[in-house]
Order: sequence, then C-alpha cells, then structure tokens
Amino acid sequence: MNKILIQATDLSMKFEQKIIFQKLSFAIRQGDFFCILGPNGSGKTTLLRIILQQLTPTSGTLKSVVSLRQMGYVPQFRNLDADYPLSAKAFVALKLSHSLRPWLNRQEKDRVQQALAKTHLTAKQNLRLGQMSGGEKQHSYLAQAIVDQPQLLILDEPTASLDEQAKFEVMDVVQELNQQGTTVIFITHDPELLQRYGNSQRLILPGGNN
Ligand SMILES: Nc1ncnc2c1ncn2[C@@H]1O[C@H](COP(=O)(O)OP(=O)(O)OP(=O)(O)O)[C@@H](O)[C@H]1O
Repeated sequence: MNKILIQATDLSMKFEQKIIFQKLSFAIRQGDFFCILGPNGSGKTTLLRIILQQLTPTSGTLKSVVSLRQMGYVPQFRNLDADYPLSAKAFVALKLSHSLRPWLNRQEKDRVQQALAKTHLTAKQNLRLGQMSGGEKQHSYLAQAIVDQPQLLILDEPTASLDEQAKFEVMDVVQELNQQGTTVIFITHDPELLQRYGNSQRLILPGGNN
C-alpha cells in the first residue's frame, strides 16, 4: 500500500448551527485518483477548503503530509470575459511570479513550457484567455495548477459546463498526470466521468440540498 498523504478522522463541519457533514474518516494515499461525490450542498467544496487549510473543521482531525505549496488547485469552471488580457503563457507564469524578482529565470520559463506541453497548449500559448474555448480555458487553469509540479492536484468539478469532447480532453490530461505519479482529488457529479476515470477511491457525502 502506498503512503498516506491525508488522513481524516471523525471530521465534522457546521456553519453556525447547520451540520454540513459529520464524522468523516478517510485516507488519501500517494497515487490515488480520489473522487468526492454527493448532492448539492453536501459539503464537497467545504471539504476541499479544509484540505486547502482555508477552513478549520468544527471537530475531528485532518492530518496532511502535503504542504500547501505542494498542492495545485483547479476551481469550478468560470467563464472569463472576452477582453481578459492575459495570454495562456502569461496566465500560467503568474503562479511563479515573485514580488522581488518580477521576471522568470530560465528554469521557470522551462517549467511554464512543460506545463503548457502537458496540457496541449503549446501552439496556443500566445492566445488571450478571453479568446479561448471553454475547454482551452480549463486546460490553462490546469497548466497553472501544475506549473510548480504539485504532489497533489485538487479539482472541483473542473469539467462542469464543458461539452463532451472538451470534458474528456481535460480529464485525459488529469489521468496522464495521475499515471505519472500526481495524486488527484476530484469532485464530480458526472456519472460518465466516474465510470471512465474514477477507478480508485471514492468518498460519498450523504447530506445536501441546503
Ligand atoms: N462560509 C460559509 N458560511 C456559511 N455557510 C456556508 C459557507 N460555505 C458553505 N456554506 C454552506 O455549506 C453547505 C455546503 O456547501 P458546499 O459548497 O461545500 O457544498 P457542495 O457539496 O460543494 O455543493 P455543490 O455541489 O452545489 O457545489 C451549503 O449549504 C452552503 O450554503
């Protein structure tokens, strides 16, 4: 069995008096393609925010051997305005930008190119994100999330609202990254994606419907 990266024990979350989930226990191991399922409002994003250390659970513990720097995050699909000014390359490079040294060194530029290549964006890297298709935008978010080579990639419904072909193209990239050793945590509502990619661990959150 691979090493445990994240161990949750009796994890519970309430917002004021509202119970979101109770006594969740699970382990995420190195190399997992770990799927989180559950109805709207069952706390999937809340659980991700606990893993990303943006929220503290009401009770229970979450132990992680992965630092925040080693986590890459792809949010739910958000459409960007058509006049969004950055190119895909500049958008990916943003993640590596420094306040003290506002340019990238050779090694960092290579990493940007590697992330663009892995997400099949090399030929489109100079296109502005605003002009890209939904699938290409989501590839750009994925490229940005992997540019500093995270150990753990966290995806919150990354393909919601994409068409069939774009959805599989994004997920094929995620699967390749997983096969190359990146651990993946993946929220989805989509039974087709689960059947096709979710052959590893699953956590089903029971609550929901606000
Ligand atoms: N900061 C907060 N303060 C109060 N309530 C919150 C907060 N964040 C989330 N909630 C509530 O917690 C519940 C769970 O929200 P969450 O976004 O985690 O669910 P989800 O399973 O990801 O839902 P969806 O599938 O619709 O994205 C919802 O009822 C939401 O309104």
